[in-house]
Amino acid sequence: MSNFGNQVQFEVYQTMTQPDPDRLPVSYEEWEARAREVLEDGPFYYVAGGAGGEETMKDNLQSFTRWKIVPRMLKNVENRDLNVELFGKRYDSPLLQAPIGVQSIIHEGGELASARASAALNIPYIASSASTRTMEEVAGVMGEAPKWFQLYWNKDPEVTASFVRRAEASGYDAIVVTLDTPMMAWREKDLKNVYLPFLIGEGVGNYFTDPVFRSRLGAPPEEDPAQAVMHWTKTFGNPGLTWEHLLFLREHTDLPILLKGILHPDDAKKALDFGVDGIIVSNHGGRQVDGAVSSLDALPPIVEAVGKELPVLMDGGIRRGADVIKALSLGAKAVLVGRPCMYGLAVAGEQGVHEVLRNLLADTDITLALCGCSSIAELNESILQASKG
Ligand SMILES: Cc1cc2nc3c(=O)[nH]c(=O)nc-3n(C[C@H](O)[C@H](O)[C@H](O)COP(=O)(O)O)c2cc1C
Ligand SMILES: CCCCCCC(=O)C(=O)O
Repeated sequence: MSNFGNQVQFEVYQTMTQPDPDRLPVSYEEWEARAREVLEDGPFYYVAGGAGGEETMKDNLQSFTRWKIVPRMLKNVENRDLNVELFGKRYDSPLLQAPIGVQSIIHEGGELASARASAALNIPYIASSASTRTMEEVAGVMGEAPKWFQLYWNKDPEVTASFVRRAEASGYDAIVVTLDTPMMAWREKDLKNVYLPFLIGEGVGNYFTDPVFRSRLGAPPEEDPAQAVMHWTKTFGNPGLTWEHLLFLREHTDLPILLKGILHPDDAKKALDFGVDGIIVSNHGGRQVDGAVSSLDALPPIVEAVGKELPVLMDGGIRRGADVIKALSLGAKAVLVGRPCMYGLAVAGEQGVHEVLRNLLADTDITLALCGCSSIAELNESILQASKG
């Protein structure tokens, strides 16, 4: 990985020698603007939008500006390595693709395109329960590359257990249980656009192929899709979940279990008590509780509460290398990237996701070096200063 950042920089500069109107964007803002051009209102705002007045979604970005980096000099940063260890396994970098459902509404390549882009860079892909393509299809295009499975806990425990069995059988390395979405939040943009992809049969691939889910239907989804969608809407989310339900999951898998959506340090401590293996500090990209604390602001107290015992990851607002460096310096072991990958997917399919992730890796590598560090392990709060402004 040494000097990876500068090699990518050079490649990008080289494309400028031939004027090309189709040249891929570089900045997050430009990717988003190009995605806006290619997507209809419904899908674009489904991705770009948040809950309520989108206060939390905006604050996820703003909170990064409240920390300033204070770089160190003369530290010999010629040879660098971005690798991190999670659950006894080495990963090439501290980046993962966040679980994102219904990618078929963004690009025909959908989840398979995103998974292939991840695999090419050896960046773990977290396959969403709410994917249009099945977890088996996703695993099938990823080979030995790292992959995690994100679980939406179904009201039917046998469906939940079946998803976990399938994830294990397909070679996923960890189970990420998302806790913050037992129901869809009040998302004003989707309500205005009257847009809910699941009702038109997107994002239900894992369910419609699941033997237990199918056994609950009067007729197979291929014969009566409306009835299958109706059953899905009734069973998808489980607002009745409690901490004790995690014991059921533990009985069904030996894979590392991470809880996604933790924002309170007391919940982080409970996660520890209930024997989970890791947590992901997240507010779902500002898509669930509007007014919730930003992910970056939630991170330090959670690291303080459980960081010595449990790996704490985070997502929400990671857009540039400096964001990655700030989150890791505040104690995150790794970060998940959400919307930037989806804008890459919208603009240029697999190539777009690859470009977004490769550039973010390069930016992270360069920023790490310019801060005076050669490895992720060297990052800590000593290179940060809380903004006075
Ligand atoms: C279109 C879209 C779909 C999402 N689907 C899921 C999902 O299926 N499961 C999940 O745990 N999180 C889902 N998320 C949340 C992301 O995993 C992640 O928490 C969030 O996007 C991170 O914020 P960022 O977009 O600012 O990077 C989704 C986010 C978006 C934008
Ligand atoms: C009924 C809620 C489905 C949400 C699945 C996708 C998702 O997590 C999102 O944020 O959108």
